[in-house]
Amino acid sequence: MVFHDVICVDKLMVHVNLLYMLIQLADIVIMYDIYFPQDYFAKWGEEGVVDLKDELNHILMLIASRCLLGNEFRESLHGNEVREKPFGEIYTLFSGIEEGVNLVSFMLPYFPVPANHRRDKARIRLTEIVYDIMRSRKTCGRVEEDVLQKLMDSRYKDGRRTTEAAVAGMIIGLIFAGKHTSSNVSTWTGACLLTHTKFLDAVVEEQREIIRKYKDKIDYNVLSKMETLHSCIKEAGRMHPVTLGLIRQTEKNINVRTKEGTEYGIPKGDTLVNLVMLTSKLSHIYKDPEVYDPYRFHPGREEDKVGGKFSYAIFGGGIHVCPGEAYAFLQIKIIWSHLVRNFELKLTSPFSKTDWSKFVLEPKGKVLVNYKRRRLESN
Ligand code: HEM
Repeated sequence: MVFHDVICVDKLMVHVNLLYMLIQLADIVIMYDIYFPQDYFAKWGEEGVVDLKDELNHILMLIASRCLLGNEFRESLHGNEVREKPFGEIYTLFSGIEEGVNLVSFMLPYFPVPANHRRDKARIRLTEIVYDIMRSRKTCGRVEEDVLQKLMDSRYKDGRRTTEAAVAGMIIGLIFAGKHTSSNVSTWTGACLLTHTKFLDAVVEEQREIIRKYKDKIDYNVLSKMETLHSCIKEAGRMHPVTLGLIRQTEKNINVRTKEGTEYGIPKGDTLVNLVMLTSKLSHIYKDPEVYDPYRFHPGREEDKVGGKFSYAIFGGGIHVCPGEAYAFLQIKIIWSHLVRNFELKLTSPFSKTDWSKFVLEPKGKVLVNYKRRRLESN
């Protein structure tokens, strides 16, 4: 029971279905979760201090649980005592999986250390929970609108139905792939915005403009108008990629030419690594790469296109490119548009360093933010 089981179950199947499923997810996110930040942040007081990293992790778990796993999960996470016992068993189980997928366990997945043990136990228990939900849906003939249901109803190309084990593996893999990455990029977005007032002001101004045109309405169309916020998220991802590197094996001999014109060959079977945290800071692609500058993606500059289609590889590239990119932007935009409309925020802890010990890179330590309620008006 290792890493591979956790995230690599039936990739082919994931690819056949995921793209169209994640497109449908946009609707689900909007139907159920547009209103969700309101519920969640209603629990914050008039003013106070929170650990943004922790809060965003929680809210993204709730969104993932509703959109991917469905109502049954969401309800069990929500419970009656949301603040006191926020996420109960399922949240703890997913944390167990995340903590058990670190650099050591990547190299030594079977090594008998507590993190690996907790990860494997969590995976077994989560699988049982997913099985119970699938069986209860089948027994009662209940059909829900979520990714779990789509996977349950899917068939392979040759007509075979998906097995319970494959569905459970894929759903756990999806949450693993999507929740933690989105919560880290959301946290970095906040840390970057709150330390760069010029861009925070631009995001606030954009929200005012949107409120003027669309009032409180939020739908796919309104979210797609949030271009400044989109670029701020994209730039936070470039500055603080969640992945160390992308690994590929060459299927044939290839020749590569450097920008200086030197050519060299790479033999078939070699393993190549794109170190995203380096390639996203190349100065011949990104002007002043260490500077947080979301406008670098705007028309007229479009620096992410300068070095070809893999210049911006925060979501990977090629056949294994992240299928959740659009969904990730949707949920992060929903959260941050709600935050800037309803709160004045100030970062009170020093800007976090990256925690390099994690498999999915994240801000190290707490990200403390002081908040005060406000109601953003259009003028
Ligand atoms: C800001 C958030 C996210 C970031 C930065 C991110 C980043 C990545 C990266 C770097 C890869 C590897 C791509 C490659 O090897 O070329 C990947 C793969 C993947 N991501 Fe995401 N991701 C995010 C959100 C999501 C979400 C929300 C989902 C689904 C709900 C998701 C599902 C997946 C899956 C299934 C894969 C494996 C694709 C494959 O190997 O074929 N991701 N992601």
